[in-house]
Amino acid sequence: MRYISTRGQAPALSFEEAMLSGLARDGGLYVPETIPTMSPDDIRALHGLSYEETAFRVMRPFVGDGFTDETFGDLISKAYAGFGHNARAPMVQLAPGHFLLELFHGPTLAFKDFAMQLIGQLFEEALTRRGERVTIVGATSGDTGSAAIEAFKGLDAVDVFILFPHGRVSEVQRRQMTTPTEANVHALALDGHFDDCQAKLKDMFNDFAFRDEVRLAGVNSINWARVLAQVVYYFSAAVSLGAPDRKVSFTVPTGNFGDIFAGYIAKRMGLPIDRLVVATNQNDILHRCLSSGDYKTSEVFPSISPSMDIQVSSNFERALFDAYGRDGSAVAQLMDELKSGGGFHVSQGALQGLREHFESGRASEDETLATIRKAHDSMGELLCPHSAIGVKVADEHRDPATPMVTLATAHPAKFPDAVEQASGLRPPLPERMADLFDRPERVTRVENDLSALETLIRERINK
Ligand SMILES: Cc1ncc(COP(=O)(O)O)c(C=O)c1O
Ligand SMILES: N[C@@H](CCOP(=O)(O)O)C(=O)O
Repeated sequence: MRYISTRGQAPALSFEEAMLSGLARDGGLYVPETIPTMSPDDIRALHGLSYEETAFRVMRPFVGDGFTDETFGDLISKAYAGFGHNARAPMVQLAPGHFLLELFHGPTLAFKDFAMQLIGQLFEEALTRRGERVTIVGATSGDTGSAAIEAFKGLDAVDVFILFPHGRVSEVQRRQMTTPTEANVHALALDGHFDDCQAKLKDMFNDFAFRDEVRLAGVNSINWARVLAQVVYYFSAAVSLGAPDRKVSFTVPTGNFGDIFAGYIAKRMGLPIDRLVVATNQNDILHRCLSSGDYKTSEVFPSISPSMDIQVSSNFERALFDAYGRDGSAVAQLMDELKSGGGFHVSQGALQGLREHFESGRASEDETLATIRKAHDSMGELLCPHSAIGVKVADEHRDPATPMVTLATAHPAKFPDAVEQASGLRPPLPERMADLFDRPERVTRVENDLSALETLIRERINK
């Protein structure tokens, strides 16, 4: 299995090389050259398997021979051993035909743990075997950063630097990033918003001298391995609802488009997915684009669902690549227009291609709060604000003939203020992190300046 860049100019890489590189050297994102498929019988055979066994069968064809079957299976087992629920991704029924897929039972209480716990294991195995070390830099609106720090803290072959927008993450998210004591993790609070953090990260990847000097690696969903690990729970959920003999739809709270793109890959692999619904908050560039064809960035408005306060949605590039017939030069041109003019227009043919797979909707702040309140009062379910956006949009897109699964992307206790405002209840943190607010914090304030950031990273890794 080879991986090619969405901009068509970077060399094709193996799974392991693509995982360790993050962003392609032409600025694009790696995608598989071909998508392996699973037949209805292959999917039927997933019935009754554990999450780990399902993960092995779904991901194995993408991984190539860098990892043996035995090693890959062991790493999957280790990755999910620390989850707080035996099913790993359990489902609860919200209403007839509407299910909530709980993706928040991992160590940092958000769906990011599904991929991050696994790639922590994959990185460690690959780097030890190669005798290499890397510098991971990540950009976060709160959850990727905490999951990355949890997965990579204390590893010998890795330094991890996480850029988060100062004052724009929840207190639980911030403390999850700033309280670990391991010397190889560095929480950096940047003056700006998430898109600024992500732009600086991409600038570092495009500064080849710096990239090669520090051996830069990325664990945002620009890294294909992140997307791959997230494909698995679409299979586990759909199979438990009757796939391949029954179609299933999914609604996904969306920001950087990584999670829903994983659903699209599951569909391309043969999982009978009817609708994939993008649910956004008031930062609704994706909903506007799927409605009108215009991808136009605007101001990022802070919301009660801060993890989705995103305007430049990285993985949308992967969807555009397919919608433009895998024409890397067309994608490169759109991305140039985005950089120079703040937006682009999707051609009619490509928009039609996108709409064949994706529908969309948005929830305002008031609608999000009302949904949290309603889910609590009528169903006894406490939702985080991101998941509430999914539930609200799913309700508008449901078709009674097809089960709808809404992805619950974070635990309500990560966003207690919004949940309390809506429901009157302040959700407690799980016992294992009950002392989070007593631990000392360690964080560095940084300017939104590439050269200052690169200097800081160089100094820290050379200490
Ligand atoms: C809790 C939560 N929900 C939803 C999202 C959006 O996911 P994606 O960026 O993959 O679209 C994020 C951030 O990525 C998140 O942290
Ligand atoms: N919501 C994310 C933003 C980064 O997304 P990623 O999936 O590309 O890592 C976060 O919580 O950091």
